[in-house]
Amino acid sequence: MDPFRLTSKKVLTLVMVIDKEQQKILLGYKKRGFGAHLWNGFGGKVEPGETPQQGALRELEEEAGITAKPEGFQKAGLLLFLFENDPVGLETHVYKAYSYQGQIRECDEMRPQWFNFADIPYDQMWEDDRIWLPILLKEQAPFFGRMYFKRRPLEESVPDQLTNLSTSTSTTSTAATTATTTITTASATPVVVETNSSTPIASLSKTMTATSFTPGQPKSGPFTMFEYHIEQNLLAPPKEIALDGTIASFEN
Ligand SMILES: Nc1ncnc2c1[nH]c(=O)n2[C@H]1C[C@H](O)[C@@H](COP(=O)(O)OP(=O)(O)OP(=O)(O)O)O1
Repeated sequence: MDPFRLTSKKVLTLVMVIDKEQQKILLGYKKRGFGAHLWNGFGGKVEPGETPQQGALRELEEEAGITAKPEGFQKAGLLLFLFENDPVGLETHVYKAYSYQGQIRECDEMRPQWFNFADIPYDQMWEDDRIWLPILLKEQAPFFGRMYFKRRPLEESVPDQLTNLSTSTSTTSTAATTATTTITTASATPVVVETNSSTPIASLSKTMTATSFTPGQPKSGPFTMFEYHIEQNLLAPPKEIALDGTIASFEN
């Protein structure tokens, strides 16, 4: 049976606060709970009766003390996190906030800090962030991603170097004229995904398989990402993910 088969999903949000002028991003150090000890954007579970956007704005206020201004608040993409032998996927709505009001402050869950784009601590973030965050920072059109996580063995031996990494890339674009992809996973260097297309819809699909891990890899709790799929340059942000892992609908 498919260990990544979903029967339900939880809806979550993630807000990346960006200072375009200074080329900085506000991240929060998560002090407790899921993803503890990693830097991440601000977000959490969408509550009953809330839209994802309302949930995102609420979580940003709770976790960073600030209110995103509507004119600078945009949906950047949609991500599905799948975990081996767990039938519940995490449908995560990702937003960009380019302006805000209020005073940034720490809370019991998150410690906010600004980072230069060049100094983003990818090695202390969820592993998937290095796939999609560069796309978001380049202000490219909306993206969609599926990230597959396996439970990390408790007593895993950690080799000095990445020894067994295989990568395969396939371009599934219907209309892309050119597409270039660089995948760098053996160091803390962010994965760079570039699609150079003259047409509005391009979909770049990649599969990565890692069978050993380096000390430099992120400390994303007991999980490690072993495969992902990303589509970018979408015409509109995806709104909902079907249980088969595909985009069910787009925002208007
Ligand atoms: N893999 C990955 N990459 C990037 N970001 C995330 C993940 N997995 C995730 O869950 N996340 C993000 C999505 C959310 O913003 C948070 C998790 O939210 P969580 O802390 O569980 O939700 P809250 O509602 O704040 O939790 P409680 O306060 O109820 O414990 O991480």
